[in-house]
Amino acid sequence: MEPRPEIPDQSHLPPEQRTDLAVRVNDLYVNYRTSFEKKPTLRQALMRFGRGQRAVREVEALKGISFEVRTGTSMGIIGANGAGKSTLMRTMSGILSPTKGSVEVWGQASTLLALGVGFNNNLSGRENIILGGLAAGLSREEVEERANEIAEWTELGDFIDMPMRSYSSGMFSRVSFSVAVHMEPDILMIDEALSTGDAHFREKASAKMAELRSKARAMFLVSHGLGSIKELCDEAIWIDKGHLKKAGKPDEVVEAYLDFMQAKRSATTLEDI
Ligand SMILES: Nc1ncnc2c1ncn2[C@@H]1O[C@H](COP(=O)(O)OP(=O)(O)OP(=O)(O)O)[C@@H](O)[C@H]1O
Repeated sequence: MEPRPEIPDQSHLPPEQRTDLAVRVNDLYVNYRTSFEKKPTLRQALMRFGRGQRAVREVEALKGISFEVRTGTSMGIIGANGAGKSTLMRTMSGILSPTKGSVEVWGQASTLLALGVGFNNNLSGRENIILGGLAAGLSREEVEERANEIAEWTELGDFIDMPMRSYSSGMFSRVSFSVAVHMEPDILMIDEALSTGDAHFREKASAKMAELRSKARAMFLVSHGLGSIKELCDEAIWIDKGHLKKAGKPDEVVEAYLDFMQAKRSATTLEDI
């Protein structure tokens, strides 16, 4: 990993006087409200009532998360499926609002997180690149300027002008990832699910992430591949069922997470006996 210029430690200063912060998350709670049926009928409502279920279920995805990210940091986010990692990224990028608590972000954050958010399957890869660029806040001129480069980076050849419904999931990720990494946001947020593809593409994606990491004010990487967290990040947080379980150096956080998962697996096996 390339050394970064030293930034003086300002953690002793009150937050409003600090100039070294890229992101500050304070006592963050995010709830989702989900209804069971899209259009509930009287029959469904009565059946639900009979089962003692409520029409709307509230999911507490994040429960009191607090951390600070200093300028120049690459922060890895780890945790099991459903732990709250994507919810945290979506809230930091402004797609979701906090139910309680606050998120402050200094600079523009990239918002293309999940695979092909906002892509239209009936349009070609190239058309979706233009839409993606506009959705990420680029001007028409900027999008036109970059569209060819973004399209070429995908290495999809003639497929780039075919409707995206004809793409494999790997081809789909190539377009999403290419759009996301060419937006040059101050705060870069990458869901590593985006870089799933063949070995060649994974390698290319990881080189691009390393390059962007050195330019962005801060980078967040959500990953189930703990190796890339250790390789690309200089700090990490572990989220478990919406709680911040541990924050620190990637090695320590990954080790604690693995120990926890191992212990959980053994406990399950013993219970099973
Ligand atoms: N749109 C939604 N509506 C309702 N509940 C949701 C929604 N999105 C996520 N959740 C719930 O919020 C919790 C956190 O989900 P989130 O997607 O943030 O987890 P994650 O750590 O990113 O998981 P994964 O590793 O599987 O991607 C889960 O319980 C999930 O079921």
